Amino acid sequence: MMGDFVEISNVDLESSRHFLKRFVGPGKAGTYFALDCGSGIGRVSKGVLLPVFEKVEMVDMMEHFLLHAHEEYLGNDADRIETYYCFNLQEFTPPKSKYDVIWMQWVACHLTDKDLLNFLVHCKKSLRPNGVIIIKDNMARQGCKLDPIDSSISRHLDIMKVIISKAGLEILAVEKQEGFPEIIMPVWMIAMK
Ligand SMILES: C[S@@+](CC[C@H](N)C(=O)[O-])C[C@H]1O[C@@H](n2cnc3c(N)ncnc32)[C@H](O)[C@@H]1O
Repeated sequence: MMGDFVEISNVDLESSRHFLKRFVGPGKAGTYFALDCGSGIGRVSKGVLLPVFEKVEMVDMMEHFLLHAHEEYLGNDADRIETYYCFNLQEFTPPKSKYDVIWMQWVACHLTDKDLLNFLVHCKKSLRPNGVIIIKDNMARQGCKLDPIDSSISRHLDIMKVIISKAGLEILAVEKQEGFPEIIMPVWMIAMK
């Protein structure tokens, strides 16, 4: 089971690094500062963001995940985490004009439509010039699907696109995660500005 997760995680991180490359670099988003939303222990920070950005900040509602990231998981890379924010995204307003990239992975599914929309509005204001927001999440094959175990909600890609557009954001690219087992709900990456 754990082996399966490690394998899925590696495939996931590799695709994320590849997707991110399309939006950073000369004439695109800078490589100074990224925000990892719903960061958990920092799997995405470590595998995707810290190799690219000089500084990263993490926000998660679970203090023990952030402590574990700082004290153990990130190792020496923890020196480049400027701030660990222990907040619910519903109550977190990211600082204005600060980030080149804001990454939200497997956390949009924990927010209601209204909270997600509000958070995206704040994120837009929090971007530096040419900055992008990337959402990577499970997307239902049809409509919306509630997971009774963790109360997460998976939305069809079209529903996600409506929320993004209502938040005043423009979609730059959409890409399906390849290489996951068929049994898993489809995962999509959406870049927006
Ligand atoms: C499935 S994990 C994903 C972790 C990480 N993004 C990754 O891809 O490895 C979901 C994370 O989102 C956090 N989370 C869930 N709801 C949240 C909320 N409303 N505000 C902030 N963090 C939240 C959880 O504590 C957990 O760390």
